Order: sequence, then C-alpha cells, then structure tokens
Amino acid sequence: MAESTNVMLDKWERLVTDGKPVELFEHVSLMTLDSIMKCAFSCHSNCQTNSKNTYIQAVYSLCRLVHQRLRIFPYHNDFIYWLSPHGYQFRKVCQLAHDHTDKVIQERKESLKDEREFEKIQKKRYLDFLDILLCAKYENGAGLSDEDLRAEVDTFMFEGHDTTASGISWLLYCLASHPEHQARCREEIQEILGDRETLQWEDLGKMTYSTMCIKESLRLYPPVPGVSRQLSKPITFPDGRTLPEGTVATISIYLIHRNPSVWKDPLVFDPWRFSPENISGRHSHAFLPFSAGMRNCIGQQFAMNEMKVALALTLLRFELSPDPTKPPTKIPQIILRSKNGIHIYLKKIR
Ligand code: HEM
Repeated sequence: MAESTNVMLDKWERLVTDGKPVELFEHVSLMTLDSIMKCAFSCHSNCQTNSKNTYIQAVYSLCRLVHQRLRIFPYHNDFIYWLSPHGYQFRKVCQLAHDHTDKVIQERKESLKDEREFEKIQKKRYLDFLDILLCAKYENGAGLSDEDLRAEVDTFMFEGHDTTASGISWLLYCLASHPEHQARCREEIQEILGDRETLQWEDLGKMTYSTMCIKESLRLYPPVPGVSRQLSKPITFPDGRTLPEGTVATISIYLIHRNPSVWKDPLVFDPWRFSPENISGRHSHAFLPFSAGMRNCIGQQFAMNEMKVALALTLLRFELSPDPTKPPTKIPQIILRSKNGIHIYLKKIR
C-alpha cells in the first residue's frame, strides 16, 4: 500500500511544480488498483505509470452505463437494452474488463503449472486471494470453473479499488476544506513516526484522530451511497405499510448518514462524532459505510488500513487546500464520485 501511494505522491510532486491544482480521483483510482493487484493477486501491473489504462477506463464506463440504465425506464427491459447503442457499448466494455481479469487468472494458472512454483505457493506463510481461489475445492473435490473464478476475481478487483479510491479522494477533499483537522492529523502522524519515514503495521492502530476524520468523511461521503436487496419474504414497517415478497428495496446509506434525527447538524464535518463517548450513545446502524448483516463488506479492514496509509503519507508530503473555482459535484454512479472531479492544491512541505 505504501509503495503504491508513494508512486502516486511522486507523480503529484512532478505535477504541482506549475502551481496548478490536481484532479485527484483518477490518480487515486490507479493507485488503489495498483495496490489491490499487488495485495490480492501479487501482480505488479505498473498501471500508475503506464499511461491510459484500459481497465480503469472500462470500470469508469461500466459505472456510468449501469447508472444510466437504472434511470432510463425502457432500458430495464433486457431486449430493448440489448438492441440499444448503450447496450452495445456496455457489452464492449464488459468484454474489456473480462479480458483484463482473464489475463490475470491465466498468468497465475501458467505459473502454477510449474510444479516448483506450486510448492513455493503452498509453503507461503500467507497465500494471496488468487492462490486461495485456485486451490479451493467444492465438497465433491472439483475446483472452481473458469467462469466462477472470473466472477470472484472481478468482484474483488472492482469492489477492492473503486470504493477505496472514492473514500480516499473525498477524505483528502474534506481535509483540504478543513485545515484545522488536516493540521491535527499531520501532527498525530508526525508524532507517531518520530524520525522514521516509513509506516509500520503497529502505527495504524495509533492513528486515533485520523481514524475519526476518516469515519467522518465516510459518513458525509459514503463511497457506496446505497445498497439494494430483493425481499425473500414480505416486510411490514412500524407504520403499518408493507412491501410484498420479491420487491427490490434500496436503502440509502447516504441519507441515513445525513438524517437530522440521527445526526445533529448533519452537514457539519465534525470528527468528534466518532469519539468513543459519542459512538456509545448512537444506534449501531446509524453509520453504515460498509453495510451490515450477512453481506457486509469483507474488505473493510483492508480499506480502513489503505485509507490510513494514503492519508499519512500524503499529509507528510503535502499541505492540501481546495480549488474554490471547481467545487466537486457529487454524483452516485454505483460509487459516490464527483461529476467534475476533485480538484485540490498541493503544496509540498517535505
Ligand atoms: C472504503 C472502501 C469500501 C467501502 C465503502 C465498501 C463498501 C461495501 C458495501 C457497502 C458493501 C455491501 C454491498 C451490498 O450489500 O450490496 C460491500 C461489499 C463487498 N466489498 Fe466492500 N467496500 C470497500 C472496500 C472494499 C475492499 C478494499 C474490498 C476487497 C479487498 C471489498 C470487497 C467487498 C466484497 C467482496 C463485497 C461483497 C461481499 C458479499 O457480497 O458478501 N470492499 N462493500
């Protein structure tokens, strides 16, 4: 994570010499993709330095097209969508994303063919996600089919980078807009590190104030603004209204996080909402950036750690301030993005 963040920060150093603001979102997306590829697939893609990454472009287009399909009613019909130009575009970009995933899987399968390599992988202290998938067997002893493998890898690659990219970009925007909290986070990080330049695993648990800021940013800008469920049985609400079985219900995490009956002055950025005393008085489902229940986010610890690493290394190198001429415009495209990007001034401090 730190290695990937430093590649991004080096790029920013080169970019800010002309004093212009930087659009963060795309850089951060490449960084989190680079990081998940290394951590889950031991794959060094160099996607941050290889210009114009087709996978990233495909992920962007897929988010836009899915959001558009939801909004345009006739597109809910599979046949109409299939025949439409947008349906054609959707199939094309899906193919691009699938090709990328297939390549990652095929490369690992090739390396597993070499027996020595396989033994090496089995002896590894920590298997990566792809090793686990390739070695996994059903109860009948069969391994996962190529299609199942691709579905799992796609989910992990997609969920594992775009969401965290949104989280980090909005976090940096929040701290750029609130210099007092930014300074306090920087002081905390400098105090933890002392003379050291690199972060250790143990440091992450000590970033108390920074963690409160991360949570407050996830409250105001939840990377996954809503989740949907198909009801397996009818549900009756306290006011007596009911929804029948089979209904697809959407829960807005964004609106729960800004509900004035749950949060006092909901639009104010106040990290102290997440102090232990303040948390204890609140409903357990008032804050749901990673959802809850059986299908909650399995990557939440990974995401929190990545956000801490990115925050710490960025604040040690740069002072952030917003570009008042280009305030971000929130748009839910599966994940919470900004229509016009997130533009930040970066002043080098070290
Ligand atoms: C700030 C970053 C992240 C946020 C806000 C987030 C949020 C969420 C949410 C809300 C869900 C539930 C979706 C639903 O119920 O429909 C989810 C599911 C999931 N997330 Fe994350 N996520 C983040 C990062 C990650 C990372 C880094 C990974 C992988 C390393 C990951 C892997 C997954 C997977 C595999 C699921 C599906 C779990 C299941 O269906 O059982 N997420 N995430």
